[in-house]
Amino acid sequence: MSKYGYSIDQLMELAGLSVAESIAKEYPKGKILVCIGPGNNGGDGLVAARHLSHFGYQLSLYCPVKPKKDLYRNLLHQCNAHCIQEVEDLAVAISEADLVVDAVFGFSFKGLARPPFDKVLEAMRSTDKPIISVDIPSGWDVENGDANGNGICPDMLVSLTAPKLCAKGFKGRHHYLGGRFAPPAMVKELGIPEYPGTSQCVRLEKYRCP
Ligand SMILES: NC(=O)C1=CN([C@@H]2O[C@H](COP(=O)(O)OP(=O)(O)OC[C@H]3O[C@@H](n4cnc5c(N)ncnc54)[C@H](OP(=O)(O)O)[C@@H]3O)[C@@H](O)[C@H]2O)[C@@H](O)CC1
Ligand SMILES: [K+]
Repeated sequence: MSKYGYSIDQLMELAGLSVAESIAKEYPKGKILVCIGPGNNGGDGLVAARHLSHFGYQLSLYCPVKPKKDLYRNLLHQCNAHCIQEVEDLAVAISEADLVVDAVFGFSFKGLARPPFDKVLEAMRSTDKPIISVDIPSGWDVENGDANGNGICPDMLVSLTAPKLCAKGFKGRHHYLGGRFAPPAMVKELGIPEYPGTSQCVRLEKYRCP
């Protein structure tokens, strides 16, 4: 997207907002735990947490690794200012949550999850709480999907900009598209569906991939 002059902060804000709006369309108000990874997928999760708190959900964050980048630090600072609690015990936090947001890894994930994220994926795999994955179910390869069988199986997937090839393997109940920032040339090239009215997200009834 940088060729269109967008900054990562701009894209992340819209991406995270679209994740929050997608969740609000499908799940009633309750407790949401957001698991945050070390890259921009984690940044999307921090933005989504802040918007979800504005929407009236009760948020908590699990951030096992905290990058030193200004973007990440500022987003975490904003979540703290919104009284979003950080939790240390993942198992307890999952047991107390109604929903778990997977903002651990996105399209740059490769291979098998290294510690400490191996345990995070394991915990998300073994819960029966609904999981909402941001852009890519964590542990999946962007093109080959859950090739290793170590990825998670979300109830909702919010693809950003356009669904990635791996979305073909998504078996959950709700598939949304968010990140409403593609200019017309890109919309045409990728066959991005129309968003309704002022919405930041659109429900996909069947798989669409450029
Ligand atoms: N249009 C766009 O571009 C937009 C993109 N957006 C979002 O950005 C996401 C992509 O973000 P991203 O590129 O920062 O990568 P992401 O997947 O979050 O993780 C990278 C981190 O994971 C690590 N890591 C990798 N493999 C690992 C392993 N096996 N085990 C452990 N760690 C591993 C890797 O560490 P490294 O291997 O480099 O040391 C690095 O720290 C994208 O999916 C979408 O959500 C939106 O914000 C806005 C618009
Ligand atoms: K994810």
